Amino acid sequence: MSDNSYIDTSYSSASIDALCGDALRERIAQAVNDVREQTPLAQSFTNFVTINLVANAQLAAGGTAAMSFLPDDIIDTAEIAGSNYINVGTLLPFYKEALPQIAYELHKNGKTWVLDPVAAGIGKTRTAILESFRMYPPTIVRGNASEIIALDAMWGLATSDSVTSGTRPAGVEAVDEVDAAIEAAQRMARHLAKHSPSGKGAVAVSGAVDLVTDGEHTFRLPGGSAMMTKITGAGCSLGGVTATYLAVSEPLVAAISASLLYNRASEIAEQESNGPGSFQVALLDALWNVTAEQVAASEIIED
Ligand SMILES: Nc1ncnc2c1ncn2[C@@H]1O[C@H](COP(=O)(O)OP(=O)(O)O)[C@@H](O)[C@H]1O
Ligand SMILES: Cc1ncsc1CCOP(=O)(O)O
Ligand SMILES: [Mg+2]
Repeated sequence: MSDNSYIDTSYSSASIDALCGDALRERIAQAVNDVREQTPLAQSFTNFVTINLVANAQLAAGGTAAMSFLPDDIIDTAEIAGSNYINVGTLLPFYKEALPQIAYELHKNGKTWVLDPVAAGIGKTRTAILESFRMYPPTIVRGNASEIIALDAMWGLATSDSVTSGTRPAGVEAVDEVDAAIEAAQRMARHLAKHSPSGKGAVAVSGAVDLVTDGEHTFRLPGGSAMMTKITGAGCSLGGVTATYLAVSEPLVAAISASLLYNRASEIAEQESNGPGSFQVALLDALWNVTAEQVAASEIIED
């Protein structure tokens, strides 16, 4: 870790264009501290496998959680939530109508939300739901490389000579490297920004070295722990915590801050655990204990 003397907790209103080096690190530290001080609510419509880890991770990061699957309940809760999270990991038949309606209402009401396009490319129902988000898109998409490549193709964002091809539909695990998804992620971030009420969006691609982009700036975030692939819900809970950060900061800063928090916390968890069970418990403890200075001092490589 480098020295932390750059940390200035006063709010910086600098735009991302003016952000580099220490200015970005200040915003990251600010986001980590703001979540802990403001305990923002990020509401989730998420899968049944990992719902408990998502809520616990949001609490451990300093936010609060509320899970719901009913459109009118979600639209009402969005009025008191700082941001929202939709994860399409496990689908039920009614989701095909409910999720497009929720995305439309969030868009109409100017609400921010994070999408985790789990298993994008698998199944007609999931494809129909994800395609419906093209016109009313999230503020941030967070997924593994294969999911970002599949969603980019589904939304038809590439020109004919710039198509990114994935290896095959990937289930919930990635079968592509993060680097294979760079152009898809950049295109997608520009699409999100174009449709976002604030004109800002971001895409986070997770893997051994995470990548975050707003379509103009692209950052690689190394580190973390390979043990993250040995528990279910590392990606889903990162999506939930990204929504928690989105409640207090702009999309690019939120996506970078959440990914860095996860990388630092998972490194600590690996040291303190003895296998997947204790790793998951240690990860929650580390999300709680890692300092804003540790997160902000992380290695950040701008492309
Ligand atoms: N090989 C790895 N080394 C370090 N961290 C990893 C590795 N694979 C995944 N991660 C981390 O695990 C978390 C979830 O990412 P990932 O496994 O790509 O998502 P998903 O579970 O959605 O496929 C992220 O914080 C990511 O940085
Ligand atoms: C195993 C599984 N099946 C449907 S959703 C899901 C959880 C995926 O979690 P993550 O993408 O965070 O590993
Ligand atoms: Mg996932």
